[in-house]
This record gives sequence, structure tokens and C-alpha cells, in this order.
Amino acid sequence: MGSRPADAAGGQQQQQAEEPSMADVYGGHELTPLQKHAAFFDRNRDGIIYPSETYQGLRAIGCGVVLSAAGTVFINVFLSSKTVPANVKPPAFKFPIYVKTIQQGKHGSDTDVYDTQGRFVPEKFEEIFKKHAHTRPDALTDKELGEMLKANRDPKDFAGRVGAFVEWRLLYALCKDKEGFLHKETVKAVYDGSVFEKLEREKKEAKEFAKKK
Ligand code: HEM
Ligand SMILES: [Ca+2]
Repeated sequence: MGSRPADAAGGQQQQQAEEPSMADVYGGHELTPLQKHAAFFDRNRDGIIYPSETYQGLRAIGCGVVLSAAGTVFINVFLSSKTVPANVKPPAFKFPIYVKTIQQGKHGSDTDVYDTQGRFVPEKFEEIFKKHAHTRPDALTDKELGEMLKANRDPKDFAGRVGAFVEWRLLYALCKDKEGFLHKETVKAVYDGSVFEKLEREKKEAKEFAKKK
């Protein structure tokens, strides 16, 4: 009947089952920030984002049916061919996006805050606000965002410009505050994907609140 050390240490033997971390799920490797950004949409955590998952993810963060459907087609068609590893031949019309090789989906006319390996580059992140946050140092207005997108345009890069436009305009629509500011901390949270988790939580809470009313 001897008490175990864990009991002696304050009865913490009833540890709650913790959710597995992303690293556990993705083969024991810590994910890069860009992999985390994409992994939010890998709803069943198997490393591949099928269109149904992109759709569910977009709905979960507050996009409507039409926007989510259009966004899914756009995202999966564009990123599937780029991210499928060279040794894999995916079934036709399934449009899988691979989280592991998501950095291959990088496009031009972006901020370069993600480097070519999908890592976060703090200097580039700071540069966004140094260069374009004129009204207040820690946020972007609608107009300032437009100015940034224009400044980032690479020559003759139609696809990259459209990609950057959609990413940033959608982010702005989802996350701007009442006065139309897109905050620096929100933009920071894009780069590790935590912004999506926050939006999903807020959406769930708003639903619960509406039910109770
Ligand atoms: C509502 C949904 C989404 C929003 C608002 C969003 C927003 C953004 C933003 C603002 C960037 C930064 C671009 C830059 O630094 O200029 C970005 C980059 C990126 N996102 Fe998303 N994203 C979304 C969904 C997705 C999904 C579903 C995927 C793929 C599964 C994805 C893959 C990427 C990739 C590959 C980049 C790197 C682009 C580059 O640096 O060239 N995103 N996203
Ligand atoms: Ca999946």
C-alpha cells in the first residue's frame, strides 16, 4: 500500500488526456510556420488537405457557403499540383494539398515573410509595418494594405498577384476591427496559423451565444 511518488507530489496522477501536438501527428517533426498555417485545414490530421477539408476549414472560420466553395476550388486547384511530392501520382480530380511540401506552393508578389522553406522571417514581418503602417505603427488600414500589395508586385506575375490579393483581402475582411484596422498581432498570427484557430473559437462562441438568446 505504499504511496507512489506521483501521489506524494500532490495527487496529480489523474492527468487529463492531452490533445496530441501537431508534431506528434505529423511524424514527430516540429512543423514549420507555413506548415502550421496550412495544417489548420487538414481537418483529420493525415497530412493531406482535400477540397472537403478546405471547405470545412473556411466555413469554420466564418466564410459563407459561396465564398468557401469558391475559395476551395481556387486554393486546391492552385496548390495541389505544386505541392504533390514528385514520387506521388494522385488520383485525378481529388486535388490533394500536401502539408509536408507546402513550401512548394509559395508564389511571387508576396511579402517574403515566409522564406523558401516556409520559415518565419522576423525582419520581413517588421518591414511590412515600417513601410506601410502610416496611420498608426501597429496596424494597416484598407488603403495601406492596398499600397503594400502594390509595392510587393513582381513584374509579369499575374498568378502571384492574384494569390497575394486573395490572401490579404480575405484576411482583412475576416479580421479588421470596427475602425477598419488590421492589427499587427493578427497578421503575426497568420504566420503560425493561430489566427485560424482563434477565428474558429470565436465563431463557435458566437453560435453558442445565439443559441442561448
Ligand atoms: C481564409 C483562409 C486563408 C487566409 C486568409 C490566408 C492568408 C494568407 C496570408 C495573408 C499569407 C501571407 C502572404 C504573404 O506573406 O504575402 C498566406 C500565405 C500562404 N498561405 Fe494562406 N491563407 C488562407 C488559407 C490557406 C490555405 C487553405 C492554404 C493551403 C492549404 C494556404 C497556403 C498558403 C501558402 C502556401 C502561403 C505562402 C505564400 C507565399 O509566401 O508565397 N493558405 N496566407
Ligand atoms: Ca486531411
